[in-house]
Amino acid sequence: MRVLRRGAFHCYRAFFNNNSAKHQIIQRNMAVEATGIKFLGQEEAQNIDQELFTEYAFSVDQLMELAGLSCAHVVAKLYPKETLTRGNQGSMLICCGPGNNGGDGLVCARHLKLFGYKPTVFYPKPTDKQLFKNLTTQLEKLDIPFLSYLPHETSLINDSYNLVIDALFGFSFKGPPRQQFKEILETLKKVQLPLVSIDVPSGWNVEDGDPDGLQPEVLISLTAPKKCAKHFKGKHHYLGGRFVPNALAQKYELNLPPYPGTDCILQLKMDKLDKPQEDGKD
Ligand SMILES: NC(=O)C1=CN([C@@H]2O[C@H](COP(=O)(O)OP(=O)(O)OC[C@H]3O[C@@H](n4cnc5c(N)ncnc54)[C@H](O)[C@@H]3O)[C@@H](O)[C@H]2O)[C@H](O)CC1
Ligand SMILES: [K+]
Repeated sequence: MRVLRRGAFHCYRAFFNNNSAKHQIIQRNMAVEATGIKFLGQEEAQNIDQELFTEYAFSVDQLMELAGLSCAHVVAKLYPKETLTRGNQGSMLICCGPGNNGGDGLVCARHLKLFGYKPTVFYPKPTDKQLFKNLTTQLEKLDIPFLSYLPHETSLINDSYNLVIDALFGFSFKGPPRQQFKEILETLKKVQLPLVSIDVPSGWNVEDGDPDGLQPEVLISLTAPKKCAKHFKGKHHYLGGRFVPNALAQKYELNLPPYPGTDCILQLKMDKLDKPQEDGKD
């Protein structure tokens, strides 16, 4: 009996912890105001990441899997495959960089393939670590094609795919982009397809953004938005990566809204957000 009572108390407390100050019930398909949510600086994002791996004993594989899966969910929700009629129905290009942001892209490609889409991967600087070799093998076994180069002729990209997923760089990017990626980013800027950026629009300063850089239609912020997300002008901003323990969220005062039900993604409304000053400082 005593055990039961203690259990009930823990459930009660967990409910209030998980629902933060607002105690709001978030329903599926409901966008949530981003006001009050913490926008992370570069160092803070890296510290949280490290703490997840050390203090909270997660492995990179685990978090990458959840991050990539949430990105696949956003894409599937916004772009049903029946509507992607260009080229091969459901075709899309996923550009993956050399770090963990690229790993999220590889995981996302696998899930999208399993969801029935036709992803093609461009992975120009494969990472020499077992995890990334495994992710690459998994994609090859699913017959996902890899591009050996990104055509400069952007009409080839426009005609072959329905959208582009940008998993080149995330919160560890420090500009300016080095030559190989400078060219890739220049090409992507000219592509006339919807662009979905994972965590950070690649090439952007993680805190100040880049008005001349990529302008994604969709941004999927993982864990919590980075400061540059205040400069995002696209149509849809989602939060993904539902793996942050409550105690960590509280320590960093992330003030994240609860995810609806069992969903691993949450749409954020940016309308009422305090936009940064003209000089980019906030
Ligand atoms: N806690 C989470 O939210 C998790 C997020 N994940 C994803 O991981 C990335 C961050 O990964 P990280 O490996 O630290 O860095 P990046 O992928 O951003 O890039 C590092 C990579 O890029 C190279 N690089 C840096 N600057 C430049 C430059 N100017 N030009 C060219 N190349 C550059 C650098 O040398 C490295 O090779 C985060 O954003 C999320 O997407 C995890 O998957 C799960 C946990
Ligand atoms: K990115």
